Amino acid sequence: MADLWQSAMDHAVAVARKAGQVVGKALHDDRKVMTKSSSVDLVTQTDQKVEQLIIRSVKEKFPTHRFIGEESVAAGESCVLTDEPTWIIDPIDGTTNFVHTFPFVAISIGFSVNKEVEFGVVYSCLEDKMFTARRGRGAFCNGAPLQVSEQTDIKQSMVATEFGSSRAPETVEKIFCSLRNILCIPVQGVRGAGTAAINMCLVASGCVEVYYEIGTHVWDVAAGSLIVTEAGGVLMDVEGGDVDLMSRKIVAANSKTIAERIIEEIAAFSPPRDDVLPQHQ
Ligand SMILES: O=P([O-])([O-])O[C@@H]1[C@@H](O)[C@H](O)[C@@H](O)[C@H](O)[C@@H]1O
Ligand SMILES: [Mg+2]
Ligand SMILES: [Mg+2]
Repeated sequence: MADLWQSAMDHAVAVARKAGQVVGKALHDDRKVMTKSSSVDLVTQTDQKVEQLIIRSVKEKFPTHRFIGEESVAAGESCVLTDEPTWIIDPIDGTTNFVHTFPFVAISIGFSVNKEVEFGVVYSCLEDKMFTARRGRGAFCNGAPLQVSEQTDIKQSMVATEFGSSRAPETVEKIFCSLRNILCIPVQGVRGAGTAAINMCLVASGCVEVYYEIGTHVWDVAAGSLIVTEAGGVLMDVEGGDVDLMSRKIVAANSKTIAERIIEEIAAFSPPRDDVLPQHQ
């Protein structure tokens, strides 16, 4: 049977690497920082330039494909996932890191058909780590196979999460309530790379047992979601049950046991879904 999507994935890897070079060159140059949903939700000209580079390059090769891009959605384009082949793009995942030259910045490209992620590419460009996964064919970092941690004890686990870009008091309270509950299990550590995509790749790599966050967007997690599951991990909603990549809530873990243990401690809330409200709200 013809492998329909290999050429698309090869293109995604090539354009992610090219985008990573643009990001690396701009790291100390791009000082025009703008804001979106809040004063701490940053975007730069490099985010916008990289997204346009990726979309233009893909359109040349796959003119009928659709796109969900973070900065296109911020500019008013729709964020509705159809059955059509769709590229789900975060041109810079970790923009705040990029602005502060904190060295974890990724280009994240997920590819969905019939609302299922067929491949995911996350390029941690300052580390030169290319994380890839094809559905049913495993997950890799620079070609080396990835496998989640075998740790079953939450008290011997490392947890990743982020504070997100909302500073609304009620949201901050929920975030810290979850953090306090989880710290006091106790877990051995809590970390955040500053980018959902790299946090998910750390789960896939076995460095972190579980990552959770409320407030992510589909472009943050689409590619990483497949990298986690193809490395043997699981995805769940923060209240249990199946993950919905448009819901802005995610738990990515090495096992259902660890995921469910963390879910017990999360003070859940539901931000507006990606596919309901314009992203600037
Ligand atoms: O905006 P961006 O750097 O592409 O993506 C970031 C996410 O990767 C992160 O998980 C979240 O906590 C940040 O608020 C921000 O949304
Ligand atoms: Mg992002
Ligand atoms: Mg981004």
